[in-house]
Amino acid sequence: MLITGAELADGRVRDIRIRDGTIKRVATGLDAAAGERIVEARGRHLLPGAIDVHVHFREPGANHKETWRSGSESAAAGGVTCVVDQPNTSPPTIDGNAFDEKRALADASLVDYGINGGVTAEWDPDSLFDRPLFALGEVFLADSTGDMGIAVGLFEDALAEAAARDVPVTVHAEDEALFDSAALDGDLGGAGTAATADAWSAYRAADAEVAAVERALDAAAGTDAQVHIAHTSTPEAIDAVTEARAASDAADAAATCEVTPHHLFLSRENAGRLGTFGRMNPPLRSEARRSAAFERLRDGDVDVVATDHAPHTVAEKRQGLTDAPSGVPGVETLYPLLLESVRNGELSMERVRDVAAANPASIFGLPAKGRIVEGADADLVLVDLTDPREIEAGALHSACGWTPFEGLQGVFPELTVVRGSVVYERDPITGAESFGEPVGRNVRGE
Ligand SMILES: NC(=O)N[C@@H](CC(=O)O)C(=O)O
Ligand SMILES: [Zn+2]
Ligand SMILES: [Zn+2]
Repeated sequence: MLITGAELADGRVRDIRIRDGTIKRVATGLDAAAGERIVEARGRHLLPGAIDVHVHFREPGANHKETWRSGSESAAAGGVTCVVDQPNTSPPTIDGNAFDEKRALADASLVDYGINGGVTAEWDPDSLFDRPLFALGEVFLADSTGDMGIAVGLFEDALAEAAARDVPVTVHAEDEALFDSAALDGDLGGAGTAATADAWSAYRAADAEVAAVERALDAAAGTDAQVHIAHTSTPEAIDAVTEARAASDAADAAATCEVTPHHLFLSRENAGRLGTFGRMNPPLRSEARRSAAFERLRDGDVDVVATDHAPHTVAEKRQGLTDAPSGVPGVETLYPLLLESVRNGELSMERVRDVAAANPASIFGLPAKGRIVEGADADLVLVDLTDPREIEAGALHSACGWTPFEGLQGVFPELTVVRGSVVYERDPITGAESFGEPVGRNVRGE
């Protein structure tokens, strides 16, 4: 394939030749070879495929919410060419057998994937680390979907095990002891969307996140463990990670953080519209905290944007606030929302490239991914910044059937390529062969 006249994130206009799954040339004035497919990209931007290091594809155990097939179709349509699946499936991915079972199911994926290993009192580190784990985590310091919350002592054991094997640890950091249960007292409206998730935001208070992030960073300080804080939702927690990084002398074990699109583009002010659909962990924060988190994204303190794609069905989310499961989908709208911010002038294209692709690749040890350079994997996304569309659940590909971003504008991909193969072209390629392969520093030499 030859992509001609595409604008890269840094403003250079280049032709890109793809051969044998990799980027063969990045140059100007390339001519098509006989039989080569030409993609005329003048006026369009070409980005490295996004690497979403935080998705819940629900298989095995909850195929009615999402499967590897439906989740990866949604990823491909959103320009995500690599996903990392979390361990709170059923069974949970806490031992070698569960890993193997998930790995076989992930064969159906259209995009590349990493599989994380979970930590509970029942985990079996020896068999788990015997497999090509992408990372440990998300390690739950409080219960969330799947009830995998653990005590701090076990977290410290897990840090030591992971450091000894050079595997990063991703952390769901909330401190249950600081949740405000009084916020859930009284009439929450029962079933139906009259109840909003605003009470959930009051309950799982911002302080509970900040305290747990600080505790996780303290536990990792002075060890060789590489800690990545998942879905930070407050500017205070982002700042704690920035400070820990500045204080750390081991560059390779420096702490990093991710922020989700829902914490960047939605706040408690949207709770009324979202009803119980707006319940997730950590919850939506105040508009002031949302905009402060967005500033840190713009200014470079947020390392990664990852979605915490957590699909639940409409029927499940429609229950009363205390019964509706926590979590919102998002893998398909990650690039579209960030690119809309580029269109608005709120973010630079290079910043979006870095948080969606280049940084996750370097933090998690994927040297062949996240960059448009000769020799890299041809994981590419073509977008037209002049063609935003309204986000509508009906046009998305997740099996869950809804989106918290309904009605917002997004710049959706025209073409998504994984290692040189087209996995999405405006409309889904139904019946396409599964193509994803496992990634991660531990897959090498398998
Ligand atoms: N974020 C959520 O509210 N839910 C996630 C689990 C998690 O990431 O905590 C899920 O798996 O549903
Ligand atoms: Zn989580
Ligand atoms: Zn999660």
